[in-house]
Amino acid sequence: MNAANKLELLPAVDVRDGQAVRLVHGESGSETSYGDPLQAALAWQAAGAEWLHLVDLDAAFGTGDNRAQIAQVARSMDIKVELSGGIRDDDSLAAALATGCTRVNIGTAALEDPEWVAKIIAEHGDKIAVGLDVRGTTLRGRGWTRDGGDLYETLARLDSEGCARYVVTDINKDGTLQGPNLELLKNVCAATDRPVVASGGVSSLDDLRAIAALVPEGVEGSIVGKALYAKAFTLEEALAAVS
Ligand SMILES: O=C(O)c1ccccc1N[C@@H]1O[C@H](COP(=O)(O)O)[C@@H](O)[C@H]1O
Repeated sequence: MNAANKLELLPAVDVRDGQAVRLVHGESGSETSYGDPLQAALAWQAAGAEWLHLVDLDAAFGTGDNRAQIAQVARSMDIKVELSGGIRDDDSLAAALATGCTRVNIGTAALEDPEWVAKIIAEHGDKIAVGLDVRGTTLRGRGWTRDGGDLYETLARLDSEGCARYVVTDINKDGTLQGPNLELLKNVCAATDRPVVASGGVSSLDDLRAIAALVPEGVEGSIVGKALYAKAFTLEEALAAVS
């Protein structure tokens, strides 16, 4: 549980082909564009965000990368940054950490290269989070296009290796504004004593309040994407709702 016993909010800036976008179910081609990523990030910071969840979607999909632009955004922030997408080897990890981000979020590599992930967890401690991106209880990697094993088996393995934190995304909910998968969050919290960051489906302030009610069970934060861009509520309202 975090010190303030308060749900942290992480507004998301996902970058594809140089633009801030939102996807539906993480499907390539489902993008809605929201303009310049730096302007989006600065807007969330100005609205009071303490965290930014910053994703290089091209790197996650294997369609190139936005590394220089992502680094510029991360370096321009005064707030904490969680950096994600395409961090799969020493080179991409070094580039990510060199941006000064607070932590990185590892997806595919945790499924395909467990030895490397165990090594970086041992080296970097809580600067490493693992993204558990699931359909049902099956993990998905490589831009969420490939199955990557069982959620709870992988969680047990990562726990034993000392993973500090998990970012749990329900792909079926992501970008849909259909509400978070509270059952999944409760089940993951029951399976691990590490903090969990929720991702996927937030549509309303009541959704955020429902996630905040899981803080005592181990939910530490929530990523908010589509709902903010679609103006379902403002970030100021969201922060007030969970304070
Ligand atoms: O955030 C998305 O919408 C998304 C969609 C499709 C693939 C990935 C997506 N997001 C982030 O990318 C990392 C995984 O990247 P990698 O597998 O390590 O290269 C995942 O944790 C999400 O944060």
